[in-house]
Amino acid sequence: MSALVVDGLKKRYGGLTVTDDVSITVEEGEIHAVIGPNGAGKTTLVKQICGDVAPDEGSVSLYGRDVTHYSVHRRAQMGLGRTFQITCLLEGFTVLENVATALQAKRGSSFRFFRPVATERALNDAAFALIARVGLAERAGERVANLSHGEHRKLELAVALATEPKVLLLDEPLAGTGPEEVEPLIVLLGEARKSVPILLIDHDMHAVFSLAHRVTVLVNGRVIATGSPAEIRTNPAVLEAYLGEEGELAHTEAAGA
Ligand SMILES: Nc1ncnc2c1ncn2[C@@H]1O[C@H](COP(=O)(O)OP(=O)(O)OP(=O)(O)O)[C@@H](O)[C@H]1O
Repeated sequence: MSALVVDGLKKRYGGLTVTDDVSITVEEGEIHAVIGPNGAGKTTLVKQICGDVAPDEGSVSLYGRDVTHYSVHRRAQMGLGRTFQITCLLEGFTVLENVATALQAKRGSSFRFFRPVATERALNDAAFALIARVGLAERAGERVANLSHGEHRKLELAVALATEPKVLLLDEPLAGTGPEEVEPLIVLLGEARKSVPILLIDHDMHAVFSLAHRVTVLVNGRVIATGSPAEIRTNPAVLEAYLGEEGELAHTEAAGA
């Protein structure tokens, strides 16, 4: 059974059809990337998958369950995790506190049988394990406001993983990161997909083509191609759509997966 099925999503704003019959699946163990030129409809697609925006037509299913009419909150409870294009971390709190808060929100009820001190220790241990997993162990006590862009992205991933998602939606997880921060994040995302399937939207073609098992290309709200990175890299319609905008498309590396 597919982890996520997006079937025929259509969204119009006035006379503009922003997503037009968009269908995508995400399977267990894979990273499926969605790319497209500016204004292609990627953000609107993400919003429909998360429940921020109601589609005019089509459906969204999580592990076989139709969630099209479920709220954002209910989808999250069912295992749709996400990171945001605009960061939503608690800036005044430490790295550890941010992850512990996310864990508590998810597991609150399962910790109620512990005594308070034990609860805190169990939470902090679990939070620290996640922080170590994303490579921020040495920054656990640092306030979020003092983190670099790359560290922010790692922490966002840890917070998303703390919700124990069954599918992870990553909307521009590399946005704003410096060149030296990109490679560790690519490694991290490659590791993360072993425990949770990922739908990845990003403008970084090197990251997309080195991480994704499949790539879907959106142009003017329509899917013009879905395939392996190698197929997409040589697809004439894709190359034409990107001509002059993303010259590096033809020079991206083969998927390392
Ligand atoms: N709420 C809205 N009302 C009207 N038009 C909208 C609305 N949201 C998006 N659009 C339009 O839909 C089109 C697609 O926008 P969207 O942000 O989904 O594209 P995108 O692929 O995410 O672009 P980018 O890569 O630049 O972030 C754009 O022309 C945008 O102006």
